[in-house]
Amino acid sequence: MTKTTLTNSIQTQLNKGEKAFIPYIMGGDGSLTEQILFLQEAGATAIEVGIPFSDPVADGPTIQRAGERALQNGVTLRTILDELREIRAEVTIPLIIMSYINPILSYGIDAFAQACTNSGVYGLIVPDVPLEESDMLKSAFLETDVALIPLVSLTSPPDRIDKIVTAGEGFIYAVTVNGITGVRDGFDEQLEKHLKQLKELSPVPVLAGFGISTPEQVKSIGSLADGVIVGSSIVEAFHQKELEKIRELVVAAKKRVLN
Ligand SMILES: O=P(O)(O)OC[C@@H](O)[C@@H](O)c1c[nH]c2ccccc12
Repeated sequence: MTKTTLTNSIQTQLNKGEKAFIPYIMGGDGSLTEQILFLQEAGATAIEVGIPFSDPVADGPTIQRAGERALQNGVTLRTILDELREIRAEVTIPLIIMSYINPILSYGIDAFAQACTNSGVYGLIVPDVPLEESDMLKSAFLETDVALIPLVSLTSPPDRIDKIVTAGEGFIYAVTVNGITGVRDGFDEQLEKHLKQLKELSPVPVLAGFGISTPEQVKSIGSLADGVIVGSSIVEAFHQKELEKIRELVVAAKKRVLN
């Protein structure tokens, strides 16, 4: 299998002179179907769907609370995959699943790989499985078009970055901060250099995520990468029903970069 569907969608966006924009939503915090169709219509390149989990170590308070609400609604990996399968015919952009490894192990890795394929999932992010331990996932997804998207942190040493980037599928998720998800005021001054280096090394697009919440940040961080991922502020805007805010973020990514 080629695992190029997700990369191609991002590339198509870049070829238009626009940046890729991937919003993150928490599956089951509000209507998953409505949120996906809204984001697709607003112009998202792809959508990252989070699976609620009781011990979300990489997540800040906004996404933690969203996860608690989803768990209270009785949402699981299974109900999310079922819902995605039901709306598959209406969804024209790639979906990405972001899950900690536990829910995947209880589902069964091979069954999960099959369900992803049936549900229009073209990418997977598992933040608590490092490269060294990813063989199990790799073999289960070998025969699928689901890209295993690696996270690269600001503090990864160069030889590790090399390995991660070389094995990267879909896109490289460049984590812009040291710490957990959530909105931030500013970014490390090393970020520009870091993203530039990643772009030089990577055969697939490099998208930046963590701490990006305003249209200005979408533009400024977006200009250093191939696109951005925005989570907490999207999750909160859906929760508060501030849909216009979400549209503004997508528009900011799609403004042509002149020069
Ligand atoms: O919320 P932020 O700071 O905008 O960051 C994106 C993030 O929410 C999303 O990609 C994500 C949510 N949970 C994660 C866990 C690990 C890696 C990434 C994620």
